[in-house]
Amino acid sequence: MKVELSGVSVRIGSTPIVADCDLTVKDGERVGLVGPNGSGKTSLLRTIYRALDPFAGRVALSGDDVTTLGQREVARRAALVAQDSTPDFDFTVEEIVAMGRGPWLRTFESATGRGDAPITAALERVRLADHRRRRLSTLSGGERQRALVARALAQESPLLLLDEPTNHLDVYAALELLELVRDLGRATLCVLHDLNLAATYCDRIYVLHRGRIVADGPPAEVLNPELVETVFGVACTHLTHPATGGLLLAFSPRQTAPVTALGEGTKR
Ligand SMILES: Nc1ncnc2c1ncn2[C@@H]1O[C@H](COP(=O)(O)OP(=O)(O)OP(=O)(O)O)[C@@H](O)[C@H]1O
Repeated sequence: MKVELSGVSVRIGSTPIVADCDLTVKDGERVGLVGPNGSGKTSLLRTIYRALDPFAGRVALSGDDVTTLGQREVARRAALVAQDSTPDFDFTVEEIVAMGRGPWLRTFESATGRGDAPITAALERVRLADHRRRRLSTLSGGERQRALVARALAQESPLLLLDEPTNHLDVYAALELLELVRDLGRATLCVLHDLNLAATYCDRIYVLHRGRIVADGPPAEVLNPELVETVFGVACTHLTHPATGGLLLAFSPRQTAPVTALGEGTKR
């Protein structure tokens, strides 16, 4: 098991954010985490890489309680592509990807000086080898996101955490990125807003609603019209994709907005 959350609750100050969540990602599994804005997806993800300590429950990374692991060891076991994770400084692609080697280096050791095989391999994997000396600011949104995935790959961790990796990407770049992630074959936990992308690219999906996991299983089962309506407040119809034969969700508006956050009142 690459990650196992048991009874995890998160509070920020005295505000409950997520409650009593159980979640696992096994070897080679691509798991989606979906839920409305503010339902607690990012907060739950943050407990896995120790950016946030649970108020209750346990997070195990490759079998060990994360609270017993130092930050470097956590980074050897889990790599993150965060939401809006473009750095403020305008590094080159190669420099960005080299940062992924940090958890494996001794103090003051240079990632590129030690031999850059993992960096080159990561760049080739995301097809950015020809762009390694380009500044991040000169890349397209899709290329930039692939560079950040390359940084996570250079980290050589068995678990990949992705927080809305297709944000700001056009449909081609979004599909390209998720296909790349699928081809990696690595244990992956991915927060996604697009339910059709989640249905296409995930083996299993967890649905977070008002801070609680309300469903878990194969996409077609979990994303049933009743659940989608309850959680997301839209009417949903299941269709069959005419080209792929896969599940296609069609949405239409509903009258009342759903409740999203744990402890929230009746309005979004
Ligand atoms: N540092 C913080 N201080 C106060 N409240 C916070 C903090 N971080 C998150 N929250 C609150 O916790 C709730 C869950 O936020 P979180 O970002 O985990 O949700 P999310 O499902 O990832 O949302 P989105 O889909 O919009 O990214 C929200 O109501 C948010 O305002």
